[in-house]
Amino acid sequence: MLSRSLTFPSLADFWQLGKPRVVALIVFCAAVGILLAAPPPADWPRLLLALCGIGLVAMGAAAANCLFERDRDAVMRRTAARPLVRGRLGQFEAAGYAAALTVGGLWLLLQFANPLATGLTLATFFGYAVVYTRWLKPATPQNIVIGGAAGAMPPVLGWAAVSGTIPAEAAVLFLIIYTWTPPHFWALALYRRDDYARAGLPMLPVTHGAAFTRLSILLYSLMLFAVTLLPFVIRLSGWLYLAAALWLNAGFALRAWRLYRADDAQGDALARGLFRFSIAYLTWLFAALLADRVVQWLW
Ligand code: HEM
Ligand SMILES: CC(C)=CCC/C(C)=C/CC/C(C)=C/COP(=O)(O)OP(=O)(O)O
Repeated sequence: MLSRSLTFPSLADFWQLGKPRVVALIVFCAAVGILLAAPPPADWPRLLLALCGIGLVAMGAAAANCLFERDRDAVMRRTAARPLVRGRLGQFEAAGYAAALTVGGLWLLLQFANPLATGLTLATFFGYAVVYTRWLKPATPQNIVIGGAAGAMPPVLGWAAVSGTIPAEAAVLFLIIYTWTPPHFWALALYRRDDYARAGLPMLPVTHGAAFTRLSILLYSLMLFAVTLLPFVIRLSGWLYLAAALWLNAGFALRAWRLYRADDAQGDALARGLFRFSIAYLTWLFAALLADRVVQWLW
């Protein structure tokens, strides 16, 4: 009886299963997609419910990822405390939770958005939880380059929820997150490469070494610099966004350059710094897209 109550899942365990901090940024990027697509006045309650739908499916996808990866998570220090690994949640509870979130989120999208947004969100779920997690991740060091397409979808989903279309502007936002994802992940994979090697996962630093990964990060950061200028080039955004993008990109490129030039001893600390910065970078870049648009509205 005592051990049953000790292993009874808490709300915090379910919450953690859905990777709330990652999903928070995903939801923010989707919200920016919605706000750029929907000049006021708009049907805000409907759009808020559609955004909740995207967030629920994202949490469902994260929970499914934890379920599929529980054996790998058990041998990696970073993930060894996850609820499924510790036995605080059972497989059936996790599967039921992932399914409920996903079905609930898709229902919200169907009710309050449209079939395109619903279908794309389902495809994104499948892309992350199955194609990336089950097929690509254990198979190739390019897992993140291909699987990153799922993570880059949130602004497209937001845009589609508003307009039922995917215009070039939405594709540009996709391209930004798509180009950002490999350096975001490789920075973490660099200082956690022992974890990935132990789990038998072919991440770039494990298969091609730290120096090649540092070079890849630098090249992607330069591509990211170019891609993030596109919103200004296609007149989706104005000078405020451009100034913020230049500033943030200078920070990213400088960190990537320092990491590239570092030796293995300094490399891990710089990689950790770049990983943390990558999250702030994407947050502020999307905040700048929004701020720029609000200024245009008020003008
Ligand atoms: C398939 C693409 C992606 C991969 C492989 C990836 C990989 C990772 C990994 C391994 C972590 C560490 C997680 C942890 O410590 O529990 C992480 C953290 C994070 N990622 Fe990503 N990521 C991807 C896409 C994204 C996207 C699209 C976003 C947001 C738009 C994002 C935002 C974050 C945030 C905010 C964190 C920090 C979480 C925390 O502090 O607990 N990631 N990512
Ligand atoms: C419907 C929708 C918008 C879905 C979004 C898809 C999604 C949740 C993307 C987030 C990517 C993510 C958490 C990667 C973590 O990498 P990992 O799984 O390799 O990391 P781990 O080792 O920490 O599990």
